[in-house]
Amino acid sequence: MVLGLVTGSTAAYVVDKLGALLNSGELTDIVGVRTSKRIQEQAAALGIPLSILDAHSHLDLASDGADEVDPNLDLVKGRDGLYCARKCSRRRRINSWWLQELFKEEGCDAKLRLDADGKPYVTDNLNYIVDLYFKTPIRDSSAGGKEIAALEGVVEHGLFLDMATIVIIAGGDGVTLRRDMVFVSFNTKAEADAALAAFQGKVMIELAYWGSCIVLDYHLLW
Ligand SMILES: O=C(CO)[C@H](O)[C@H](O)COP(=O)(O)O
Repeated sequence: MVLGLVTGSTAAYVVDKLGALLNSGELTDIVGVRTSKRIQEQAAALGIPLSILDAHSHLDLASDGADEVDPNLDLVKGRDGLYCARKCSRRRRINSWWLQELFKEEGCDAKLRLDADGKPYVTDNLNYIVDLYFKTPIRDSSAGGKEIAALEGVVEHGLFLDMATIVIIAGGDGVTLRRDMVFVSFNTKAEADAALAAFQGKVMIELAYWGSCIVLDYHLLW
């Protein structure tokens, strides 16, 4: 099985657990595709067999942390500054002053990310990062992502759209799984009720009726 090994304080727990399962023999036949130097060091120290993205056209599973998630499972990521290895391989020059001016017009502060010494932070792929502080939520993340990506000098952005299929949320009340919304059409209310009865007990369902279409937004229960 080919696993994407990603980076961040949350992802580090997954890598630790993976190493423990491999070392105890509960898991075998795993190869990890690393996305950063940091995760490579952690995985290597735990004895996890490693490979690189170019050697695998397909990953069987990749789990990752996120800074923010919206109801469509679109994510904002990149606080650790390592999104590039996961999304792109292009590199261009960036002009942060120009970006700042541009985003001011959009009602958004753009700040060049600095390291602990106050110097521009440089990613594993030798890029700079401009953090965008929006004063109001991004209304259309898909259009926003396209516009940002199209800007000359921008290599990649931290909006991970249509990529996550399941979100695991750990909180004070326990752990929940959240999947994509499921859009289901039924011809009659009886059909809808029968389908709902089949789901009950396995999932917690939130319902919305949109014309003849019922939207099931469900959380799987452990
Ligand atoms: O995108 C990322 C790295 O660039 C991280 O996955 C994201 O910032 C979440 O980090 P953490 O798990 O440390 O809260």
